[in-house]
Amino acid sequence: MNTQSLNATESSTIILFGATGDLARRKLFPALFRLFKRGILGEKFAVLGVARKDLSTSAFQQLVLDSLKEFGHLSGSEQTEWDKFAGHLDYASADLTQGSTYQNIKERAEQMESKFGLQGNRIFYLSIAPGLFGPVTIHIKDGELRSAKGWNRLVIEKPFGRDFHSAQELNDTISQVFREEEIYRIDHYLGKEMVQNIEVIRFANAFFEPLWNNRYISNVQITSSETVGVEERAGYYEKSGALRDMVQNHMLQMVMMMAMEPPSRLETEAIRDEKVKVLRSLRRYKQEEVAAHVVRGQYVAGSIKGEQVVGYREEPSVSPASMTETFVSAKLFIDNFRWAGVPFYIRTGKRMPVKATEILVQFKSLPNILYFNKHGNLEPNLLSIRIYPQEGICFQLNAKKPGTDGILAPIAMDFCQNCEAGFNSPEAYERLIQDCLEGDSTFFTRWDEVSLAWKFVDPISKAWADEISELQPYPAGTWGPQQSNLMLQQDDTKWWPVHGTKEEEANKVMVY
Ligand SMILES: NC(=O)C1=CN([C@@H]2O[C@H](COP(=O)(O)OP(=O)(O)OC[C@H]3O[C@@H](n4cnc5c(N)ncnc54)[C@H](OP(=O)(O)O)[C@@H]3O)[C@@H](O)[C@H]2O)C=CC1
Ligand SMILES: O=C1O[C@H](COP(=O)(O)O)[C@@H](O)[C@H](O)[C@H]1O
Repeated sequence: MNTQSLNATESSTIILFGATGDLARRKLFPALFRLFKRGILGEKFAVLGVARKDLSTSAFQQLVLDSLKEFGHLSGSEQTEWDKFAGHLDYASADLTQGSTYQNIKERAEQMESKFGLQGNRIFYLSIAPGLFGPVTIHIKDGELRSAKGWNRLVIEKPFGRDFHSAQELNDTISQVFREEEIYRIDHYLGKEMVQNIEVIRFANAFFEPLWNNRYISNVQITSSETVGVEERAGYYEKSGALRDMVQNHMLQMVMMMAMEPPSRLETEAIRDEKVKVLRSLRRYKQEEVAAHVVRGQYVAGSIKGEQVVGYREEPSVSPASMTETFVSAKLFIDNFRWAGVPFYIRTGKRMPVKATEILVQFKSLPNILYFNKHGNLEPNLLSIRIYPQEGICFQLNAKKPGTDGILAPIAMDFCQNCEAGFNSPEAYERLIQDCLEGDSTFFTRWDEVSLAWKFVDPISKAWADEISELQPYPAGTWGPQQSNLMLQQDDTKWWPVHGTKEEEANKVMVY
């Protein structure tokens, strides 16, 4: 949350399109219930679920209750809270491709507004297939669902297009109905506690900001790894792949947060302006440059935590000749004054050894003159920003190994904020829905961010479609193809181990 926009939550009606879907059940209902328990939703709100399934209000309430139980957000002692929350839920069955259905949605929303004495503020949350984003928005206009009495906000899920042109088309469509400041494009990574903390770590600490540039930083490494495979999402993933699914949005958002200049004020547009400038300076690769800077991989059979798993091409609904990448690593350059010459390495993939998201900053080493470790080197200082599963920061320094003469050992200053029992930071969706209720769009993506991100990604996907660079296999349970490691070795560095992995253990032994 932007600290200068602590607006109170106003009463509102959330019209949730796609209310019987996976995202609604796994993330959105738990987030809404937690906001209710925390008093953020207050007493004056209504949630109108919309989907095709023919459900009564009570059957819909049961669906929400089941999802809270299934995803572990309801304990026995919360029955009273649930009963109160359930009273605010209603459901309208509708085929959203049919314009005639919107009159019913409108009437149901009005009924709830009158029942709860709401002011007519409306959030239209599109948790539906991306192909429906545009048509449904136009129906919202034609069906006069926009409130004339209060504010209107459109929350739109990812993916926002599949390339620059389709994203622009979608944006042109939704802009016929909602102004840019009414549009909340979700990138759930921006709702993560430690992603939001990057700004604070950087701009509220005197010992980081002066060093945060190409004079002192050697490189930045951003990893987002998953152990899961494609699961039941092959239909979507086959058309998307890791580049569109993770790089165009989440990975580039983390790059922006790490690289942006300090905003003039902690205000939404000032922050977004600085993020956009990073994308403007992000070097775009020509097709022939892609192979040298971007590695694409696809998992083959292997083992995850001792369990054998099949390769991507053997997964249900995946083509046996699929060329979809399940792993991407890349070397990015931000050609501006602060970052010239500093590589930002990113990597993301499915079926990797651990589920983790972490950003590591490797500082330049001091002259190797006075002090060495037992291998004759001076270890670089490292700063890790741990986003998942631990939330915290860790700083690696060199210190004298106790009891030895002049031998150095790295020591770690480790702060973990979610290691304390009972600490429970809000989940990304909870935080983002709260921000939307409060009218704070700082941690949502503005159109120019989305469009520039596609402009970076499009030549890469084009090069891959033209098979200019190879798709490299990697066994499930590994850190991706060898080419990913070679890319860093050529630059005299390596992927530093992610926290909690066996590589980290091994690294410690080696260092000492
Ligand atoms: N699931 C996830 O983890 C994530 C999803 N997203 C995005 O969120 C959105 C929703 O995803 P997800 O929940 O997984 O998708 P699902 O396929 O599980 O759900 C789609 C929802 O849309 C409804 N729907 C489909 N067609 C119509 C129609 N013609 N009229 C009315 N309702 C319709 C379905 O209801 P019914 O079947 O009853 O018609 C269902 O409620 C997508 O844009 C996805 O990319 C983003 C990040 C993660
Ligand atoms: O947006 C997406 O993100 C998830 C990973 O999110 P995380 O919060 O669990 O790190 C990824 O699994 C999915 O493919 C992608 O669509």
